[in-house]
Amino acid sequence: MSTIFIAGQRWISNPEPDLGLGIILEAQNRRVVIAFPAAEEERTYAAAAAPLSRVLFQVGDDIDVPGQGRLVVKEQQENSGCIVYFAEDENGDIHPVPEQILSANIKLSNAKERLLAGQVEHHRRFELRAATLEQQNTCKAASTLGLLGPRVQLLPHQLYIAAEVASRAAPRVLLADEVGLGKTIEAGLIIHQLLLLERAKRVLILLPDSLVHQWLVEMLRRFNLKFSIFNEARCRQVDQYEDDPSSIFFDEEESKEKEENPFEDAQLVICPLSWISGHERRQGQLMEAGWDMLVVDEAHHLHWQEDGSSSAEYQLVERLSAEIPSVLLLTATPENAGIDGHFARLRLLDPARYPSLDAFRAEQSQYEGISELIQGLLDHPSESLADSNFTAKLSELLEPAQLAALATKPDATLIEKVVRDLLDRFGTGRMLFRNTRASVGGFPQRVLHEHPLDAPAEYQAALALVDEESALHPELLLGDTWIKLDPRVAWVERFLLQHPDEKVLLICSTMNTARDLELQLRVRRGIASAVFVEELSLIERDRAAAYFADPEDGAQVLICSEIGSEGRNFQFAQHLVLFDLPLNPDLLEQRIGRLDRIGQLGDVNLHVPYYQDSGQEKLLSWYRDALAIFSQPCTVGNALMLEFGGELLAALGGKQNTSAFDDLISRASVKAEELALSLRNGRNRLLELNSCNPARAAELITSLESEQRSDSLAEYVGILSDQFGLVHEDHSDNAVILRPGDHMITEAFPHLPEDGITGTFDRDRALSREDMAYFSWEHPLISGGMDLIMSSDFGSTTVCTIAVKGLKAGTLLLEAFFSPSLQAPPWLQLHRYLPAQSFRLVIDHQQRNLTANVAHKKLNQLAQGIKKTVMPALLREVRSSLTSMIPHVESLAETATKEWVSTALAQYQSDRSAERQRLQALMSRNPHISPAELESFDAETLLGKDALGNMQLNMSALRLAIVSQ
Ligand SMILES: Nc1ncnc2c1ncn2[C@@H]1O[C@H](COP(=O)(O)OP(=O)(O)OP(=O)(O)O)[C@@H](O)[C@H]1O
Repeated sequence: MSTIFIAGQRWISNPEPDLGLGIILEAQNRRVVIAFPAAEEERTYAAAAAPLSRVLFQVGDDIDVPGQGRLVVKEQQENSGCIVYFAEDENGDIHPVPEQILSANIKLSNAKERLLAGQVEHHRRFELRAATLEQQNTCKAASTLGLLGPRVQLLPHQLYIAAEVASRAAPRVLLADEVGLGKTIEAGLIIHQLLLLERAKRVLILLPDSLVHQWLVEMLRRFNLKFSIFNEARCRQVDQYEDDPSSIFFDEEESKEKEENPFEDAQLVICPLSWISGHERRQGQLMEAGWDMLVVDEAHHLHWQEDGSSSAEYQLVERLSAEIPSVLLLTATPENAGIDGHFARLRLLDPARYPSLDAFRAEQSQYEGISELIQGLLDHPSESLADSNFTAKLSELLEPAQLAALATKPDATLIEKVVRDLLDRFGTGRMLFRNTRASVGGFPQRVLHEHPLDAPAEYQAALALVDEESALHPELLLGDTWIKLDPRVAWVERFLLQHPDEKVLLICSTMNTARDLELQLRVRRGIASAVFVEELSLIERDRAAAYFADPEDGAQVLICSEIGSEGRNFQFAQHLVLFDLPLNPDLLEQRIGRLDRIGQLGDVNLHVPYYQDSGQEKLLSWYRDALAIFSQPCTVGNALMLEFGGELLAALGGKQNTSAFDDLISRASVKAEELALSLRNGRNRLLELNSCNPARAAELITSLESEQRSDSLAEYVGILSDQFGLVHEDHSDNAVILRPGDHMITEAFPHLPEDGITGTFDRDRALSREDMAYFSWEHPLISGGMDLIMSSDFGSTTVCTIAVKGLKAGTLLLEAFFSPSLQAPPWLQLHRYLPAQSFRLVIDHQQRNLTANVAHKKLNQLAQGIKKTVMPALLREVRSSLTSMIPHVESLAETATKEWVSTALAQYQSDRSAERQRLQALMSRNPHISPAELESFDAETLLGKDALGNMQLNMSALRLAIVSQ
């Protein structure tokens, strides 16, 4: 026989089973033409490589015949290569059914049906499916879902926060790590986890203009998350509404028809806050679009006063956060505008918990006492618990049973639990996270370089007419020629010319100063420079920042107005020129934070050119000697300004003699130390304990390192590419190039660009090679490929032969893979309670369970393909054995299901009841937890219990191995 295909036979497409049951139209000249009536499609293949499987029904199978419904096959006869079935209807009448008239709508939905119908695929596909099943179950069961994929260094403080926050049903938190410790990365990790857990689908990020593109790039580059920037131009593309009634073209009816909500056009949206907060109609649309999560960076710009007045930005965020379940606010300087502002932001997150500023102030004063108790428990528990004073204080806070347990056996686990309870209930709360350089460690040195200069006579002359603050800015006093007169300019020129290979960031307070300076350096001195100021468009600003970042042909100096002080990443530079000093210490901290941030590899050199014997020199001394901000981050600056600000201003204006000023500095410095000590012992200590649990963080890192499994992933990607027809080339050690191939079995492959992608399996390499993707099990190309397989029948059945010495020829081995099916939302993370693998069974035709004796890998090694031409006859021969083997594996799986369910339920219930006790304890003492939270916790427990109780093991893949001679 030249071909196995005969016109009239019914076959099904392996890669496109959804086309339904096909009928061979023509089979000659080594070509086969097949029609798929259900899909109204036709395909032509080379007969030898046609991806088709013969569909043969057996006695007892149901068949579907148009006009006659479902019939049961009683007998079949072959006639010139085609089959005629004799099938019984529900009245017991037998009808002859030539296969040509069978319904084209066929769905062989599970592995069992497909194997019995003879729809089998190459054994390599089966192996890929089995590997996919295994990996998916491992990933789903991992407690670190969503943390593996991001291209980030595994930093303990970030991972701890991300895992802790994302474990909450609807997290509402303030991420307030010190400048440059990675709040954007923490937010990205949280967003990524919530998206993977399907706790969030629609995410809205509100940002200052200058950070819009940086976030866009960070989200894509590090998290593979494609956000869209929404501004007026983007909205107008969707919404054609004309909102100017005075226009002669205005037609209200027509305009309304054209109105569409542009924010419904994307799931992941970034919006410049300045634009949206000033646009009422767009705000309405934004509110209506519905979001699962809101993120606001540099949240200290949201202004609020105790009298109820607030900025437009605050009002918008207040409205949004009342509607959106999950909210992340980010700021490095939460007390930028004093404690009121800090309170105002916490109030956005939970108005019930933070009802009044007075109560909030009172609560702050308790922190030191709570911290002392916690310290006592952690540092010397036995001694502390033997002290009656200590236990008396503790008894005011703990349940009697908890205190009794502590007195009896104060072991490490119990102490940890009590400390956590105290932190939750009486500490800074579950809403505020703040890591500091001191707690994280490993940061560079700040090195101050003072550059005293002689003030020009013109400055001295102008001084008499201005206030203290203006006196700090000679550039505003020296007139149009300031650039020539101001000795700081000449100093900057000299410094840049003497250090031609150093990148230098210069920050000054106003846009005009920045522009004048840049012009002077670039045009008059030929220094490669760029300017970063508010009048530039977002794209121009990013262009300037990119020009500065370019290590080869980039600018030597970037000159920024104050908008360059926030959020941007300039840690590749090691010199910061503070052309002037701001009066707000948090602003100065933000400026220094551009260089002093994660990724800074050298010292942070801080240059201050100043006029001798001027207010500038005094301000420098204030920051250097009272706040010590040039050697370490200062967290008490605002408190000092509140107490000494008036005196300082007077001193800057020269209204104090030298010794009075020295006295001010020494009093302020003593106060700074006192405040810092009190914060260290009180609030900061509590925050530190709440913001990172090093043991938990270390566990997370260990899990992530072991879940990376780069070698298995590389192997998996190789097989995936082969089976889907992607071109797969080695790039270098641990890196590959993937491209669409000419013989792909699907039209496109998820997340595979047309011109291909280069990726590495090595996290460190991915961190240093921006041009490569980081391939992890969570990379969308890989997870997309896995979904492609598991959402179809790809590779679900195969038949192969194996030659094994110990087994008799003709022995049949049936290998079955089952995957757990849980009807529950993924955010419940119930897979954590199931074994991290799929359920596998191997039996022989005598129904013996050989699972432990026959390894899956061994079968893979031994498997030999079977020619298509012999497959139908072979399957006919083994069919009766198969029909008894399959129910047997199904019954074994049913028994296993019961065991899985009972183990999972026991663990789930014990975890949930421990968590419930914690919540109840929290509720009984303070309003951190509302009763509604406990109710929703109980509802969630019930949901989880039901879902686990109804868990099923679904047969997902079957391999029949026939032992050959
Ligand atoms: N885990 C990490 N892996 C790699 N790079 C990181 C990591 N964490 C932070 N970075 C880098 O460190 C820099 C600072 O991080 P990020 O911008 O998130 O800090 P931030 O706290 O938001 O800063 P700011 O207070 O200035 O807004 C960025 O360049 C960021 O890409």
